[in-house]
Amino acid sequence: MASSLVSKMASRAHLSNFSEVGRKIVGAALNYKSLAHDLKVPHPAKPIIFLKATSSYINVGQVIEVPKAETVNYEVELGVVIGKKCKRISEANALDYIGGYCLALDMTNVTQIGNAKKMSAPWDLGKTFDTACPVSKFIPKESIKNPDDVKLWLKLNGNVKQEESTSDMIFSTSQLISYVSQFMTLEPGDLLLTGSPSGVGPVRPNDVLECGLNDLVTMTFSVRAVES
Ligand SMILES: O=C([O-])CC(=O)C(=O)O
Ligand SMILES: [Mg+2]
Repeated sequence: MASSLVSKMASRAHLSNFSEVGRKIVGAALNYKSLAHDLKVPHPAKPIIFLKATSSYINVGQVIEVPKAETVNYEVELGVVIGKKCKRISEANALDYIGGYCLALDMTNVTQIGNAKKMSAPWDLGKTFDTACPVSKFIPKESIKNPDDVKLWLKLNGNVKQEESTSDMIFSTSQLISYVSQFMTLEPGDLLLTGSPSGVGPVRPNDVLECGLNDLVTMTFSVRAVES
């Protein structure tokens, strides 16, 4: 217990090399033209936003947990780390509030999301279970000139499943930051998950996920089953 608490604190500190531990994780859903095309759904008129708890962070060396009787999908995403407190900022100013980036996996329990949709209930159990937010090391802001032109890829057991540029996003990074800031104050260390491109799919116990962002970072996570 004590050691898992220590490792959780250590992993949260890892992302926050740059600042204090992030207060929240904000996700955008269905934000890629390629994914909307695959799912045969229209582009959303406004960003679709959800929250993940910071207890879902894991770092390289930790393992993604999948309940035995449920299905969990991988989603590779660009993570934007907020650098300065902001509220109701314009799209024109939004990039000024970025402190840096990370590569992230928005692990999603689609069994729980399916149940929630049937009951018109919130998505929380599908998005914010422990281990649902694997992240890379912090990437300094200067390393990425344009967050809307970043190449993401993901391999499942060595096979490429996702490969796309963030230029395929429906709402740009600045549109997402500005939109979210109309509703909630964004604070240093908060993480914005910008959505996942085409090719999302399920993981199974003992699978290995490897993903990368430009030539800046790669990360690998394995998967294990836990009791449902
Ligand atoms: O999991 C979902 O349903 C949608 C999502 O996060 C994404 O498109 O990135
Ligand atoms: Mg996602």
